[in-house]
Amino acid sequence: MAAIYGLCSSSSTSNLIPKPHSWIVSYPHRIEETFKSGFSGVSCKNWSTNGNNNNVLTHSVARDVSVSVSTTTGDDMAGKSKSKRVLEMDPQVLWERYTEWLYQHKDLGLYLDVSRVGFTDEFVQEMEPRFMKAFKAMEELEKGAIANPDEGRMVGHYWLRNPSLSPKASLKLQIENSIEAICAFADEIVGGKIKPPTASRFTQILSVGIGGSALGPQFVAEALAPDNPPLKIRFIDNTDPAGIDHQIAQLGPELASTLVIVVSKSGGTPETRNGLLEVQKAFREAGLNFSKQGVAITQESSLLDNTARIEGWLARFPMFDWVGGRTSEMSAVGLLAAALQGINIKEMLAGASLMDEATRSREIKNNPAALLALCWYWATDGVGSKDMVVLPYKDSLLLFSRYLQQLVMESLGKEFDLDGNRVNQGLTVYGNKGSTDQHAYIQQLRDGVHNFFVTFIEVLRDRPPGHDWELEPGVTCGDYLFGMLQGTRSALYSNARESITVTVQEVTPRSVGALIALYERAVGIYASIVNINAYHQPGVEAGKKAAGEVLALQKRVLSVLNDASCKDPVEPLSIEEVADRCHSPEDIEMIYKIIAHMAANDRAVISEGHCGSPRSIKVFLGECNVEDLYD
Ligand SMILES: O=P(O)(O)OC[C@H]1O[C@H](O)[C@H](O)[C@@H](O)[C@@H]1O
Repeated sequence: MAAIYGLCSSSSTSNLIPKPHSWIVSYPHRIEETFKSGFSGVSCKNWSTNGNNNNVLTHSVARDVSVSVSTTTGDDMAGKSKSKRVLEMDPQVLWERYTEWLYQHKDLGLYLDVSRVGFTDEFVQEMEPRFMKAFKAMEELEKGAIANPDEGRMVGHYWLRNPSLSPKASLKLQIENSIEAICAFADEIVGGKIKPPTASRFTQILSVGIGGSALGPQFVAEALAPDNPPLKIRFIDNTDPAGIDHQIAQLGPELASTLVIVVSKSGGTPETRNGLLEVQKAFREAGLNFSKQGVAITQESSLLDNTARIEGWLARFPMFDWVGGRTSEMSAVGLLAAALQGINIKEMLAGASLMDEATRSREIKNNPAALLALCWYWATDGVGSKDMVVLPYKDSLLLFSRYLQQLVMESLGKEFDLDGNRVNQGLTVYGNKGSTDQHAYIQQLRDGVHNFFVTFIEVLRDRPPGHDWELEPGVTCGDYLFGMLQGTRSALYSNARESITVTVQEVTPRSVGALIALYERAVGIYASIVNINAYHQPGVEAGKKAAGEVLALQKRVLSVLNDASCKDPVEPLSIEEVADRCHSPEDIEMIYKIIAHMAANDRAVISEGHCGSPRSIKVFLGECNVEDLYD
């Protein structure tokens, strides 16, 4: 059912003023400033008719807000009867709000500050039933319910750090065995007991995988690997030949001491398969025996698992059916690479487990994941109307936003809800790090289009004890970083840009484990609140299918060109002729692109015309295969 929400215009009267709340509107003049500079385009929903409270506010609001037309259903509007974007500016009231809402996890030394998100008490109350439902769904998920109904799967990443929660003893055993096997294997590799055939010990890891089979290990390596790890790690996470060549070239002679870890839950992802084939070729060319240096992490009996078994690879580790790629960091996917780099994986698991306990609380205020979900819903109207900019002020957390991008966007970006309604849900995530980004795009965040909220990640410990010094009286380098974060938070808020701040003491295996667990749970809770399946990714298949069709068409193009190129004399063809002979006139644009790509790679010869003028081209193959290999 389409609904049109409250109209706010300058001619409207005070019956459109938002309902006052206890902490709102202390300094009308400052609020007015805020509205002038920061609120154009804000949608007004369910404005209360209980007005007449603040004329200054009325006029400012009326000047800048716009009409919002929405097609959300009545149910979708639950929890949205809020006087939005009226942010408190009085420092004393803000301090009270800060202390009232500050979440602290004592054991983890983790804080969550949601005071700079403007949700109201009324909004929290309205959302309460949805959260209760979400908490219940989460309990059932942890008990082994089929929480991913489309794929008929359980969702068990929480069991990985507390195996005793597993719904079956056999699963508990599988998890425990796999952690034990990872630790034992890593010890033997690092200790030099397991050696490569032609080097004294393994010195490098080349991790081949994509998506959830790469992003967690990449984030954790960047965050936690020591300066001189026992094994250094590199990644091949694409089917870009130049990127693959670069990684292999960088390894140089150390290929002989490289442990290649191929990671793929399904065991059939094309990019990962291609990476493997390319690496195996490099091994052959270097006269090395790949199977003595190869490790597979995949589901039992997948194509990759069977290949590794048949070829007798060095080791195989399981990926479980009930762990999704984007929540697999605490499985062998993340743990093996981490252990080999000398990262304390038991601490990572302990941090995640502590956070899991905290995020089981049924009290929103006392549950950091629920607080995040609450803020996301508030900030984005529960429909992803604003982006989440993630800004860790710490270089080692650079890849956190990229990691979260998959976790959040692949989980929440869904066309349909669990009842089959088209909802086109999502929450866009981007960001790099502060203060670096202050010199790039924060100008727009402060002054430009208001389509985001920020999550700051603050790390209190600047550098290890005993290394600090004052680069000017009373001020360290880390004080500048701290000042930049606080300054940006204040500057954004003064222009009505909302932000969340997550604070940890240090970047340690424990805090990184906790951060991962915090966001995994927040995504799960949020998905429940907006009634979507967070654990499948049906949309990803469309691109894969289309890519397969392009490659099939390319084979037909090659076959047609081959026939013409085997003639004597060679018969160059126009794009139209190729399309006709492929019986695919409707694919002419793609055929042109295929030919241009082949010509750029010396696999087709343009004999006439040029690629900038597609109709002018005549093309043939440089070599003719008498036996047509392309059909
Ligand atoms: O681990 P794999 O089976 O190779 O999958 C790798 C990635 O590819 C897919 O397309 C999915 O969208 C991701 O969720 C997954 O992490």
